[in-house]
Amino acid sequence: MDLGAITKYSALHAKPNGLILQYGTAGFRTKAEHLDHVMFRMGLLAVLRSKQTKSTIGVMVTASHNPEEDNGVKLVDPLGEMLAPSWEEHATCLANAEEQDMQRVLIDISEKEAVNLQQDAFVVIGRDTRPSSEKLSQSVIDGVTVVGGQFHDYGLLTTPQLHYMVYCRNTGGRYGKATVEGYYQKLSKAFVELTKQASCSGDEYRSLKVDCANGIGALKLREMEHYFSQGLSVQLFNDGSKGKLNHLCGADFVKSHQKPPQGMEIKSNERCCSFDGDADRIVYYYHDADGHFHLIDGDKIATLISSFLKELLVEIGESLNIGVVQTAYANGSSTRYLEEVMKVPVYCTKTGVKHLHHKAQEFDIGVYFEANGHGTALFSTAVEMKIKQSAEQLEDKKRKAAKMLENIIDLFNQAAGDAISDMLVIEAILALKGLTVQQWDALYTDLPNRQLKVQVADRRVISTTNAERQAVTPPGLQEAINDLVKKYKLSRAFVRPSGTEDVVRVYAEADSQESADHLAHEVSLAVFQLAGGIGERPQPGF
Ligand SMILES: CC(=O)N[C@H]1[C@@H](OP(=O)(O)O)O[C@H](CO)[C@@H](O)[C@@H]1O
Ligand SMILES: [Mg+2]
Repeated sequence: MDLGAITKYSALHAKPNGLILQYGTAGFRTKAEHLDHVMFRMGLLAVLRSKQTKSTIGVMVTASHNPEEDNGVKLVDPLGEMLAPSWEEHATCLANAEEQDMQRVLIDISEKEAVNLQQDAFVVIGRDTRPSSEKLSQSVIDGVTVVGGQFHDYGLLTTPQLHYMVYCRNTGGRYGKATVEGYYQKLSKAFVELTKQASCSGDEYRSLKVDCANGIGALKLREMEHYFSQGLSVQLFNDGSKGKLNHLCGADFVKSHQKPPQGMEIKSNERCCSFDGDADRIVYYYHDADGHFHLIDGDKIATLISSFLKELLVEIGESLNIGVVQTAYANGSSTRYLEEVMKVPVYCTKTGVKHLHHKAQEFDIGVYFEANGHGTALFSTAVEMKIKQSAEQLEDKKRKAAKMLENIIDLFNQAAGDAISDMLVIEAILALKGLTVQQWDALYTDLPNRQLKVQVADRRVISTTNAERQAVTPPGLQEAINDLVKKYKLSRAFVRPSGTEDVVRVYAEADSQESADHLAHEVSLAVFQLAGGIGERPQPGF
C-alpha cells in the first residue's frame, strides 16, 4: 500500500469534521453531500476485502427508496450476498476515522484480517439514477485505484443486477454471464420457456402495469422488455421522464401508505406492480370493481411462490424440504396460512435481508420475503443438480414439472431480492396456474395493521429479543405492550429501533382497522413515556 498516495488522495475526499456514520442494515445512507469521503474509503475497503477473499467484490451506490437528495453505498461479498458483519464494523471504523488516523485504521484492518497486500484485487461498481450517483461512484473508483485495485464500472445498474454480476464473476460463469446482456438473456430465456407451457393466453391477461418509482428499474426494464415480450407486455409508469425519484410512487410508498402511486391510471381489476428506487423490492396491487384498493405484499408473494414450488415437487415426486422465512412484520394471516393450510414451516428472523437470506440457505429450497416486497428463493446446489437430472431422465408429466422447476430456478436471482426477476417469476406462476390477481389475493385475508414511528432521544435504549418481537429494555415496556395487546382480538404488537432511520418503529395488528390503529397509538404512547420520547406526544388519527 502506498500510504503517501492514499493520504494525498484522501485529502481530496476529505471527511467533514465530526461526522459519524454507521454501516447499517443497508450500508451507509445519508444526504448525498456528506458522502464523498465515505465513497472514497469504501473503494479502499473493497480492495482490501477483495484481496482477502481473493474474489471480485461489488460496490453499489444507491439509497434505494430514500428521497432523491440522499445517497448511500454498500459492499457486495463474493457470492453476491451482503457484506460479512465483521467487515461492516471495519467499514464503520474506516468511514469515521479522522484524516490523520486513516492510515492506521487501514493497517489495523489489513492486519486483523490477515490481508495479503500483494494479492490482486478486482472491484465492480454500479450506481442508481440519482443526480449525485455518478460523481460519488467516481470517488469509489478513486479509492480503488489509489490502492492498486482493478475495477469494472458497470455504470447504471439495479442493485440486484450488481449482486448478480458479482455472483457470476466469482463462480466462473456457471451462474450466468457477467454482463447486462447476460442477465437479460438468462432471465428472459427461462421466462419465455415457462410461459410457453401456459394454457391461457390473450393480450389482456399477459399485460402488466409497472410503476418504476422514477428510478433505475424503468431504464433496465425498458432495455429488457423486448427480450421477453413473447410472454408478457409491460406498460411503464413513473419512468423518470418527469417525476422525482420515489416521490409519491414506488414500492415503499405504496406499501407504507397502502394506496396506489401517483402517475398511474388504474382500471378495475388490472394487475399492477411497483418497484422501489433501486429495483430490489416489488409489491402488486389492483382496484376491485367497487374501486377498493388491494395491496399484495411480500407475504402474499412468498405464499404464491412457495405453494407453486411445493406443487411442482409433489408432481416430480421429490420430497425436499422447503422453508419460508419472514420477519416480525409479516402479516399474522400469512404465517397462519403457510403453516396451517400449506403445511410449510415458517421461520422468523430479525429485520434486514441478510438475516433472512442466511436462514433461507439452511433449506433445500428457502423462500424469503420481507412484507415490504424484498425477497427471493434460494436452491441448494444439490437440489439444482437433482432437478437438472430429473428434467433429463424422468418421463412425461414428471419431466415437464422438472423442466418447469429448472426454469424457475434460472428465473430467480439467487444473489439478492430482485424486482424484475420476482415480477417475471410471479407473472409466470400466474400464467401457468391460470390465476387472476383477485384469485391470488383471495388466498387469505390480511389482518388489519398499522405501522407508526416514534421519536425518542436515543433509540438504542430499546433492545429486543425473539427476532425483535419482544422488548427487553427499557424496563416495563414489554409488560405495557402485553397489557395493551390483551384488550384487542387477534392482536399482536411489537416495537424496535429502526436500522435505517432515527426512529422507533411500532407495529400492531388486530381484527379491525380501528383496533389496529388504537393499539398502535397506545403502544406509541407507551414507547414515548418509557423510552424517552422527544417532541410532540404521539397523536391519535392517521
Ligand atoms: C419495517 C421495514 O420495512 N423496515 C425496512 C427498513 O429497515 P428498518 O431497520 O426498519 O429501518 O429498511 C431495510 C433496508 O432497506 C429493510 O430491509 C427493512 O425491511
Ligand atoms: Mg431497495
